[in-house]
Amino acid sequence: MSSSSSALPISSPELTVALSAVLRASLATTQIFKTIPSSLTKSDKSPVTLGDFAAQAIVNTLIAKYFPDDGIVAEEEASALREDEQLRGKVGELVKMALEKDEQSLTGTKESELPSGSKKWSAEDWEQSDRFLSALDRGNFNGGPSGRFWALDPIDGTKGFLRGGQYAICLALVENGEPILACMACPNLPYAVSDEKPKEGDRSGVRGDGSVFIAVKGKGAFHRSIAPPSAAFEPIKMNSLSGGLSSASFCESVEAGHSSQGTNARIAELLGISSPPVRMDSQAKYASVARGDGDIYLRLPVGDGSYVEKIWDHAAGALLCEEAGGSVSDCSGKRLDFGKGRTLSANKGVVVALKGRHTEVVEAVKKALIEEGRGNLLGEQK
Ligand SMILES: Nc1ncnc2c1ncn2[C@@H]1O[C@H](COP(=O)(O)O)[C@@H](OP(=O)(O)O)[C@H]1O
Ligand SMILES: [Mg+2]
Ligand SMILES: [Mg+2]
Ligand SMILES: [Mg+2]
Repeated sequence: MSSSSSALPISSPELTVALSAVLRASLATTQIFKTIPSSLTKSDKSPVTLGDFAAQAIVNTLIAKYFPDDGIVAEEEASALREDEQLRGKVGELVKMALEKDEQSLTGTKESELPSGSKKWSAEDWEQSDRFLSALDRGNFNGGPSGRFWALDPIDGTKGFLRGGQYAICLALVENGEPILACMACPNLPYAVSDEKPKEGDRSGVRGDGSVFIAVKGKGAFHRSIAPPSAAFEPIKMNSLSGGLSSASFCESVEAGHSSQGTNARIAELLGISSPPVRMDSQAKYASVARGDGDIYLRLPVGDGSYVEKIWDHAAGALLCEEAGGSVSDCSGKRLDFGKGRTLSANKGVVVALKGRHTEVVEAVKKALIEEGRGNLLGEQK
């Protein structure tokens, strides 16, 4: 594996920029996490905080600077900030703080190792609300099946972020409908095995350091501690499950409204799994499974399955798991199609398991859904 950059195990300008972007964004979110963040309610009734806005503005600014021709499919947009001067000011301060941070002391990459940017960025420019708001709104790209674009969830697990649980900053580069590069910061997911996860609601954050994950298609998945910047990335692999599927542990969302916990319990029973599910917010679930903290991630639709998953909720996590030896599909076993636009409209639900065990898990998923009278979620394959 080539290693021209001191900080990264894979030489890639896109990865160098992605790591800088998510680590800068996590500077802003960890600062806000310490206090109980206030939130606004979006038109779909879901929450958004100044952390979500700041993280998206930070990441989009860096993508715009280094890859100005790339589209970005990101979750948030700036209209609420255009109407609220006070909130806009607070977000602007966070953006400035994060973008001014010295590169090497944050990522371990020398400034000179970054690709040449389209224009010299100046921190002061981003205090001007127009530029900062337009950076945020660069996330309105529609995606699609051809060419390349970025998928960004500035804070995945906003409900977890508000509750004092897990959350993740998730960035992926998608090419011809498939994620080819992923970078995910999990500021509350301890890097060291010996570090306990903070209790939910503990706003002092993680004991020790959080974790950051990277993956490049065909080149593997890696993690390191978020700090210090000199920390090396180590390869990660899913558990080999030599004890069989019954020894597996599975994880699911904390939010009962985001996936069907009852169906998961039946699937666990069908697979002979007796340990209770590990509930966790955000794509930290994908990251945990990728590095062997858990084995299976189940996200089956609730009710009639009318909710359509968003590409930014899965692009980075799916590549991490695939590069760590996993298979990622919907509940019928079909690969996730990231080329359908901003949503995963061709898929229902998500099932993640070790490659050699995935078919067996999908069979249990199908059986459980059919038993519940929800075989229609399996599409033509039911
Ligand atoms: N009914 C639903 N079914 C599945 N996912 C949902 C949902 N409503 C919201 N979500 C998504 O669930 C994500 C959080 O996942 P999890 O429950 O695993 O922590 C949210 O991401 P955001 O927090 O970025 O908005 C949101 O996009
Ligand atoms: Mg959201
Ligand atoms: Mg999300
Ligand atoms: Mg989000």
